[in-house]
Amino acid sequence: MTDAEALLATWEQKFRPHPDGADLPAHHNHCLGCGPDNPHGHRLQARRHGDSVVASHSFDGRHVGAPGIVHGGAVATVIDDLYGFLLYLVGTPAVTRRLTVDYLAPVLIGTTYRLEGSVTSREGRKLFVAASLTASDGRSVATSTAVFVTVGVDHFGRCGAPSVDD
Ligand SMILES: CCCCCCCC/C=C\CCCCCCCC(=O)SCCNC(=O)CCNC(=O)[C@H](O)C(C)(C)COP(=O)(O)OP(=O)(O)OC[C@H]1O[C@@H](n2cnc3c(N)ncnc32)[C@H](O)[C@@H]1OP(=O)(O)O
Repeated sequence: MTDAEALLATWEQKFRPHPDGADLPAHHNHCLGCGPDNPHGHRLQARRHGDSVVASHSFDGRHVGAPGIVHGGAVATVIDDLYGFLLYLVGTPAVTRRLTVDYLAPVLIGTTYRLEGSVTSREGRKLFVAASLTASDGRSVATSTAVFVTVGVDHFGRCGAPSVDD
């Protein structure tokens, strides 16, 4: 089996139906959002919650922007990756075409937030998704919408998928 075939086999497993409440597998070991082996990564852990995905997450000192406050790009990264877990529920690979984030309040380093994402509609290849980041007191600190476009697995082969774990 080639490296590409081995990688494809792991993804095929991940796009199988996951029971409600199940922890969802990382996209791959070095994924910036969720890979357990990426030293710069966020190690996001998401689970299925009905037709949504949810995660409990805190940012650390690697993700600081203004002192004590999480860099907005780091927040966007984690939200984008959360959407990547929704794709397991949808059952098809897709990539981010547009991502918007409304930063409603500072996201603080070392504070745990709840993330929730869901698909709001689907039109042909386009998946319209939305997410929120909520503090423990229920305040919404960020909201997001995005458009993902479904792609075939050949998209990742063309982009060098076999070397993602290098
Ligand atoms: C051997 C290996 C096998 C691997 C298997 C892998 C499975 C793993 C799957 C998942 C892992 C998840 C990991 C999650 C991580 C987080 C997510 C990311 O970081 S993704 C990376 C960042 N994003 C990109 O790199 C995209 C770069 N862009 C592109 O590649 C192209 O632009 C692409 C594929 C998105 C679309 O290109 P076109 O040429 O195929 O399609 P066009 O015609 O441009 O658009 C398609 C439709 O979307 C609409 N559209 C385009 N932009 C829109 C917008 N802003 N709003 C609304 N609609 C829009 C268009 O009007 C069109 O609609 P109409 O088909 O005509 O109805």
